Amino acid sequence: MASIKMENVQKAFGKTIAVDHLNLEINEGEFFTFLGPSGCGKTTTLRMIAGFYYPTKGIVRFSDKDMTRVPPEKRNTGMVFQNYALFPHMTVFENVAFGLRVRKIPSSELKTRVLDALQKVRLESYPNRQVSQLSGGQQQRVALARALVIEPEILLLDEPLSNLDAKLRDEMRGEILRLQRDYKITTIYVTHDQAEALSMSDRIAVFNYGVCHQVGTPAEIYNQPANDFVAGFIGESNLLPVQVKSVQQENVVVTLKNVDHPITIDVPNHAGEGEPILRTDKDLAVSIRPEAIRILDVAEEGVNSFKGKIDSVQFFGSVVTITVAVQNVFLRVDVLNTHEFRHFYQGKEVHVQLPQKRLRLIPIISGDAP
Ligand SMILES: Nc1ncnc2c1ncn2[C@@H]1O[C@H](COP(=O)(O)OP(=O)(O)OP(=O)(O)O)[C@@H](O)[C@H]1O
Repeated sequence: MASIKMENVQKAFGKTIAVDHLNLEINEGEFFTFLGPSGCGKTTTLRMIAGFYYPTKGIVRFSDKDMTRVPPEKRNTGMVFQNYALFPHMTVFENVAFGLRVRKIPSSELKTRVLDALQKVRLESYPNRQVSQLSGGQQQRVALARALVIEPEILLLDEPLSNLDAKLRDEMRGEILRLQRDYKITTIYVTHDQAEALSMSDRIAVFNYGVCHQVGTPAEIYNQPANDFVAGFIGESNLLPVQVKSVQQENVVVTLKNVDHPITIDVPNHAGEGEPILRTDKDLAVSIRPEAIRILDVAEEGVNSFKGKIDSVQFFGSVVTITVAVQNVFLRVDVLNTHEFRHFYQGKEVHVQLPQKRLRLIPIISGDAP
């Protein structure tokens, strides 16, 4: 097992800056995910860790050792690619044995290690099959066995489940987590699928346009998004552009932009809790998750309670999504499918309550794309 450190790393391809100012620390044994939309720099970062690319600037360390310009074959990392990159004309056994043959492992040890790896990915009955005769899920298991058999210090997985159907993807998520725990291996997982990232990772780094916007546990990323990009990319979020009226030690009072009659919202002040001080001269938004908003028949005493009208009710099975219009602001509210939701219908006058603790005041950076 190794830890990984990236210190002020940049990677440029000609004029394109694929990754910039990247500072990351990944702990030994951690399941760490790079999450972001297509083209945000996830794969480039993974390839700099594998050694397929060298950074233009900055340092990559494994357990404090400078690896920045060490070639891939001297790094002791195992990689699984999106398209598996198996050798189609070889058997399952030979595919898995490949890395051991390159390392000149004696044949009796090689056999034991390959069969052991095949057993770990539950393919012990197929050593002599041609990989072209396997299903997508089975091919993915061969790719995992091939990466793990060399006993790497670091396992790198680049969108490994994107070619599988939804059910198989679910199954393979569990398999990958089980293998990661069995081998106790530092793992980096690249995906653009936020559900995959939230459900599998110890920690997540969220990327956009080559910049890492936030690093945190799944709950931190979901509950305390750093800006409107993170809030919008992970799960659903109501993002309300606001102007700051007053800043107190415990709370910040803001007013909603673009409404006819003033609406004042009271949000917690997170400054001093290890979070950066908000620049109130920048564009800001209040963010709140749809499941955090309460719909009430009558107004409740206290702050952040507003009159509105139900605009639509959408039934999704376990969850019902209700859109409430407060003046010309549309709030998405998710409620569980309990008997309560039947009281909600289009056109009904209601009150919405935004619990203060579930609100966050965050910078709007979406307009800052390069
Ligand atoms: N070999 C290359 N030559 C030139 N530009 C590249 C190269 N590799 C990546 N890029 C550019 O760098 C940026 C980041 O690409 P990267 O593949 O790292 O993104 P990604 O987040 O992994 O996207 P995807 O999920 O689509 O693979 C993109 O703008 C891409 O076009």
